[in-house]
Amino acid sequence: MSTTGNIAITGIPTKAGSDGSFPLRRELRDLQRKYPDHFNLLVLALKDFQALNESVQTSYYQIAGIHGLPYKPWNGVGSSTDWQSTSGFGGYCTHSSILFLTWHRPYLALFEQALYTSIQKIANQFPEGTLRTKYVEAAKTFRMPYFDWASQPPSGSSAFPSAFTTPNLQVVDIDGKTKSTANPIYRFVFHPVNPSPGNFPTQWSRYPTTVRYPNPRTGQSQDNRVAPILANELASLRTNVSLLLLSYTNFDAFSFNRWDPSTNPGEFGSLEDVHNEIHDRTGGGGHMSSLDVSSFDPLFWFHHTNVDRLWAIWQDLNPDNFLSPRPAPYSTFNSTQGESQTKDTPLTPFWDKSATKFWTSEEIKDTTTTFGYAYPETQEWKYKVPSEYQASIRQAVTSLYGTNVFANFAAANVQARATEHTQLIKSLSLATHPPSAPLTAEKPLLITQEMKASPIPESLQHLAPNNKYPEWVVNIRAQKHGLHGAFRVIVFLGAIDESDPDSWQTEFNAVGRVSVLGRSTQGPATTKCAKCVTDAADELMISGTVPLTSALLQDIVNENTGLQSLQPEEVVPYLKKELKWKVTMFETGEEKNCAEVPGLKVSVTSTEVTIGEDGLPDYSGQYVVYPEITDGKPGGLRDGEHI
Ligand SMILES: N[C@@H](Cc1ccc(O)cc1)C(=O)O
Ligand SMILES: [Cu+2]
Repeated sequence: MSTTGNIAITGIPTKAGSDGSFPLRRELRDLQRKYPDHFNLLVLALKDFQALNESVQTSYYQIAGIHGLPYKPWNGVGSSTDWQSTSGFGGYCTHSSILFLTWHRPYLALFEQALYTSIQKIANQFPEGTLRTKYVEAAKTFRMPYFDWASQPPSGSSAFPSAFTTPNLQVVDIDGKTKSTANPIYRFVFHPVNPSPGNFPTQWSRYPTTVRYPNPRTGQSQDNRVAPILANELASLRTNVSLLLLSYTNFDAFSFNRWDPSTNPGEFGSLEDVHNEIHDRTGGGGHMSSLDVSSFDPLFWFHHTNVDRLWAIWQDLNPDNFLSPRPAPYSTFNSTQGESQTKDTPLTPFWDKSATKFWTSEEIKDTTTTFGYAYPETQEWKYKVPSEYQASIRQAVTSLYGTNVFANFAAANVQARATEHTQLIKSLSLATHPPSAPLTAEKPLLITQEMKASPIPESLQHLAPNNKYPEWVVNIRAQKHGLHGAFRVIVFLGAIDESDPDSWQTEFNAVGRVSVLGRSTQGPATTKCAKCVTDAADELMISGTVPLTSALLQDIVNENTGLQSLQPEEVVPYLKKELKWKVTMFETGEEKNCAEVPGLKVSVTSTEVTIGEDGLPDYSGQYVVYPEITDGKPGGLRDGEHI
């Protein structure tokens, strides 16, 4: 890749195979287990990429630096003085904007193409002969893997893949010898941390490497804290992802977390909201928790590739729905606050293939193959007609994130689902198209017993008479920068240790959270991010959701609670008694009084879901709001109020 002049964002230039196929971005665990050569290349190449001089435009450091800090123009786009003024146009961030998803697609393509330069270099450094041939061949189909944080981890394994937490990995090095090497997926080692003075404030320059859950005294990364925290709210997160993919049909609602008074009760969630909580739960006050520096943690790239994948899946289910023009919530290098932001707004600083103009949302909406990749679920070329393709996506989504809340619950608890999700997808797609499975020649796997049986496990059928049940969801709204920093609203069902905020993230009774990536807009720590400053002035409101049904099921199965059904007659009084929420700050873990959180509103809704013969849920029902559940609690929606 040329590193002078306008850098064209091409992804990995790829011609479709004779059957129309493109190489797949695969799940990280899947890659590690089933594609060891690709994984080996990933480790060696990411190391090489991370080691590039930090002053090189296409170095890991510089590309990571586009997202937030150091708020400097990249590739000459924007003036070098803009970022320095709090009322100026600092950084390129697009969070809480309709451009959130689309902006990150060319961003990831840039990362992937830069990484790919190292992949090719490394592959060609192996000794000539079988080894080189093997790795050069593997390099052709190498694409950036994703971390699917919402799928059920294979039984017995951790919710946070070991590739993220192992300091050293065994690799076949370019001399053909197997050795242990520092794992570049685990963390990025700055070299140095402040290449030009003032790139990072001391809050971040104190860390020589990226960290997760840093010990507040020593700054030491505590990666072992991530897995239990990811596992604890997984059931609710899985429902959230299913709901987003299968029930949201409007791009604006699906994509970003900005709330406005017309937001309907069934659309408080968004992919951005779910994405935020992963930043929160994996960061623990370290790099991932802060949009300013999150992209320096290698995890960011695997996380965002998954976000891109979930969008690709949704977009192919809703090909005719895309972003509607909205007034820009802030000024950028190219647009002024209040001006219409549309699908044609330039996604700076990402030059398109001509390197003379910027990519726009419209140009990258329908296709990931423009950038040379597809996902396991989006192999459109395998299907003759769109309806067949969409049916396969729905099947894949439900088998990954819960055929329905009951089956999901049973699978998670009894570990009945022994077959891993990627195998399921493969079996489903191969089953539809046996002769033309082009990319891998593996044998189709049988669909598990569980999937063939009735969609609802027998022991739970009484909870969904006629295959209908109410899905319960907590809606949360708050002022994004209202606490001058990032905070989370954690929702609990049942008793907790009220006196110990540190324990809340691992309380069994924690159901889920909405993470709010607010920033400081007052005092010495004032953010330089211009968008954040304008958002604060506008009292930008964001929203998010915490699905409750999986936790209610837990409580039904746990007979001590007295709850016996999902119907409102029982659930409403139960929630009135047992539902609570708490607000804590990311950085300090300190609790905030809910009554004092600007704009906080919590409400409970339900919608009737029907599970069809095919096992797929129909979420087309209306949402009912129950103000009586939250009335009287700090921040709760009151009777007679609407938000
Ligand atoms: N934390 C639980 C979810 C839950 C929360 C509250 C409950 O009352 C019950 C279950 C889990 O791991 O799945
Ligand atoms: Cu982001």
